[in-house]
Amino acid sequence: MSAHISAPPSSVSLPAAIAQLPSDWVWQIVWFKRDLRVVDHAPLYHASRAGPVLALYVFEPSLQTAPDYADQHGQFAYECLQDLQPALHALNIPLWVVRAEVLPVLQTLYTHWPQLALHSHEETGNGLTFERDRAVARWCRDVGVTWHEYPQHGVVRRLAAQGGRAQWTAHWQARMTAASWPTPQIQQGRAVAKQLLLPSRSALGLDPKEGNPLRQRGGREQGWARFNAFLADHVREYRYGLSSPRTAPRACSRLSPYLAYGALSMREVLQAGWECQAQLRSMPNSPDSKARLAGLRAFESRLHWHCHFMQKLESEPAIEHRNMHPDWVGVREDHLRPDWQAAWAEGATGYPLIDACMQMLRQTGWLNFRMRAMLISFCSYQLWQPWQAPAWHLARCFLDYEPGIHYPQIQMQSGVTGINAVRMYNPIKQAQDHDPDGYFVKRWLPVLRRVPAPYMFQPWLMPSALQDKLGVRIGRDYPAPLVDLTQATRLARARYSAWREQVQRSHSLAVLEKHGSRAGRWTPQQRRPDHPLDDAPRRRASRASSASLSSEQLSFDWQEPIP
Ligand SMILES: Cc1cc2nc3c(=O)[nH]c(=O)nc-3n(C[C@H](O)[C@H](O)[C@H](O)COP(=O)(O)OP(=O)(O)OC[C@H]3O[C@@H](n4cnc5c(N)ncnc54)[C@H](O)[C@@H]3O)c2cc1C
Repeated sequence: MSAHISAPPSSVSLPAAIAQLPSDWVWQIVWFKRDLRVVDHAPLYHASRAGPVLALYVFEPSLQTAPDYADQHGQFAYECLQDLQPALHALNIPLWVVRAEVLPVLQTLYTHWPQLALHSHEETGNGLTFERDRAVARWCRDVGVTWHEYPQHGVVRRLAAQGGRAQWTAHWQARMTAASWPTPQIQQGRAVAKQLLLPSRSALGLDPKEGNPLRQRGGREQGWARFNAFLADHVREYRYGLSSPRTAPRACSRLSPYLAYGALSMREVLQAGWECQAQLRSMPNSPDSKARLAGLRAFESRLHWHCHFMQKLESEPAIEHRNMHPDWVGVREDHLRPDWQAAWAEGATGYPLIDACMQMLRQTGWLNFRMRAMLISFCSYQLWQPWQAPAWHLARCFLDYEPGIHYPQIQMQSGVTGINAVRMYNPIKQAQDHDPDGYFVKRWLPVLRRVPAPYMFQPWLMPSALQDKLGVRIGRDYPAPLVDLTQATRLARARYSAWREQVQRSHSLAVLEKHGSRAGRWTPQQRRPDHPLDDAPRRRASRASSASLSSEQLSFDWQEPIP
């Protein structure tokens, strides 16, 4: 911990301004989490109708020390709170921001106001917030506090009891088309706390010097400014600009951190998008209005994906750590290469597009979807690494880290869901397609600025004399490739096919075990693809891969399922 960041307090005491509030009133505590706004906020609306409101936001040390947390997450939340506090104050609602664990904070409030009620949004967070919420629920039951939880966006809690996945889209549509929750009336006639000041960044466990100018700033105002610019202008570039890391920073909405921290509600974003679509439809049909409409429709489908993916983690929290499909447990675990993982995380793989993307991500906290997918795909396939530690690295790098999107996406791009097509990206081809003149690579890897175009995406091919002439020696000034792409891709494909064949056969084995004849039985150990007694799967996979893998195909991404 930096010398400027204070240690968490061992006990929680109520600020004097709160302690002075009447203790015989039935206080409604609105616990803000990833919903940092006053607009379209169900807990705030309902709480304000039930009694005097105290707003609460807790920086939790247990979350701040978790492997998926980075300082930029706390900084962004802090900036959102800087917007939220005056918005609440305008409604006469005091906001208490404190650094502590949630249970002691609630206990302190309860000791002061035993009649209190608690309101919050449901949260689809990581395992720690899940466990914390369970502990809060237990505590509420034990002491007799009512905790009102309200849905946020389209994630449906206890979906199985509400029609399951088949009914999910109907739930989503009903929620998104419903009217937003009204902003509460000013709390007239109720005692108002003196304006509670936001504690300093360091008192909340944040780096006081963090001033990264390249990451997006938090706050509702910033979120709306970005959204308005998108609707008025950038959306026309959306469909054709979202794949390239060069054009995507401008063409994409860049709303993800504002949605992740709830500075904007999903419903208000969707409804504003629909309104904009209606306006465009009523205008004369022009190429511009057509491009904007197409962009808005594509954007709308992404907002649907947001909740669709989050529902996966909500319904199965274990997928934060464990492969979605049990068949794929163990597929890469025996191949751990911490040195490769470190090189990948540092942006030192020797593949310029991978390294440039990692640099951009580390410096800005954002990267477009295709490049995120390529980063994890390269780590999972060409480096054949398990996804868990790389997922934490990316979580720390993503300003918009949203566990409910992150883990299902990581698993999908790593090929361990058992239900999605396998996508293996070729970073050289991606660079040729999406950064043909190398502008992006040079922007983020200045060391390669003098490398001529033919070598830009494969600088290790530069003749030695040219390397000397340019002063860019591969292995000294820029890393040599960690793996040979062609071989690594071929190996990944063979390993993937062999594993799949093996698990399919072990399914047959399980059936055989249960129902089949006992004559001539093989043990499951013999079925391991690396078992010396059984290299048939490997032979078949290698035959299949050499038959179907021409060098021409290797220059393409595999977007199709492995045959
Ligand atoms: C490995 C991997 C990890 C990811 N982790 C996250 C994450 O932690 N947080 C996060 O918000 N997004 C994540 N995404 C999805 C996506 O890359 C980002 O949402 C998007 O790049 C954010 O930029 P934007 O707001 O400009 O998106 P836009 O393209 O403008 O889309 C608008 C919104 O739709 C949602 N969205 C867009 N694409 C997707 C998608 N593929 N899946 C689900 N929702 C989507 C986001 O909320 C986004 O803000 C991940 C993707 C991959 C491949």
